[in-house]
Amino acid sequence: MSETKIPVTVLTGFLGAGKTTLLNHILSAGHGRKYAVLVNEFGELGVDGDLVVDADEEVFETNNGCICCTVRGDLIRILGSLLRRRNKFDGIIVETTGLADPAPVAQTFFVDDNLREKARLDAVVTVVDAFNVSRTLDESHEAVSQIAFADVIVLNKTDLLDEAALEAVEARLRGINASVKIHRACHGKIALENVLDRGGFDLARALETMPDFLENNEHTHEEGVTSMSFSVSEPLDEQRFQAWIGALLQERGADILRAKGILHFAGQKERFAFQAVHMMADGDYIGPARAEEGQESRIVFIGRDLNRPQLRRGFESCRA
Ligand SMILES: Nc1nc2c(ncn2[C@@H]2O[C@H](COP(=O)(O)OP(=O)(O)OP(=O)(O)O)[C@@H](O)[C@H]2O)c(=O)[nH]1
Repeated sequence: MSETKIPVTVLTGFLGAGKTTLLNHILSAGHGRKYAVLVNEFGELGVDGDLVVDADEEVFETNNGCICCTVRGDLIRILGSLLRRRNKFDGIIVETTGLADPAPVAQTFFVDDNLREKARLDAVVTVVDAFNVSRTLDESHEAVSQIAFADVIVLNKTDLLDEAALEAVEARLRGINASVKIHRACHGKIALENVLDRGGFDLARALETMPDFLENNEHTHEEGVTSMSFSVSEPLDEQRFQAWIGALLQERGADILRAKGILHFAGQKERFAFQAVHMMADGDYIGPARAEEGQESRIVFIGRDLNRPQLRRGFESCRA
């Protein structure tokens, strides 16, 4: 019976760990299989949908909150409609926001009758930012839960640490989840058989980690982490933007867990995808805008003690 069920991979991992990078690696690989993708983000303005490569996969974006809190709504509804067209693809990948606790997401596949009948949770794959994970685990219980519930860990950003530091990180991860498979990766590059078609989420282990896993349980979120999004409809001055964001991350990077934006710079035909995780920023041109977008630039910040008027003024002052 289980062969006829659609495998679902839940891709989780803290803010900026490299989930979308891994997702793009999966979607760009020549495996000849077709995946439907559900991207959930924590923020008012969607950005992640633009960051996912333009494969012929179907990408659904939900951005009205955290997936672990809206599972009963959006996740069930979108997966339900996907499953009605199940002959169109070979699998489903759900990318959760970095702040999601994967337990209630995984739970959904066991407690919702329709999903239980037609889909099977193949694996919870947790992407870990090797560089930031120690601080993240100290500060966030969602991050601990993401490790505890993983069937597979992709230890990403290994380019930023030496061997001894990587071994220390692996030891800490095994302290939380002794049986998990850990695969090291750089920019999400990993053999796909390590993350897809794993053959089954380990329900027994989940119940060990969390005995009330199959019961409806309330969960709380890390205090004080909020998301703020801003948009401007005129093009930005690239140098002004770089100067502003550079100074901002320098000063507030400890509290800015994540920033990302789709930006239009004056004089550039292509949009710029800006990314930052704490103080470390990068970006890339990602191709021309869609007609309906015009010249709009959007930016999202996720962090603690964010000052909305100050961020808005700063972003608006980057207009060309
Ligand atoms: N140095 C380094 N940077 C990486 C690596 N993988 C991803 N990045 C960068 O890390 C940033 C975040 O990557 P994403 O894939 O967007 O992370 P994410 O987990 O999807 O982020 P959220 O969905 O916002 O939580 C981007 O700037 C990437 O270019 C890596 O292996 N090494």
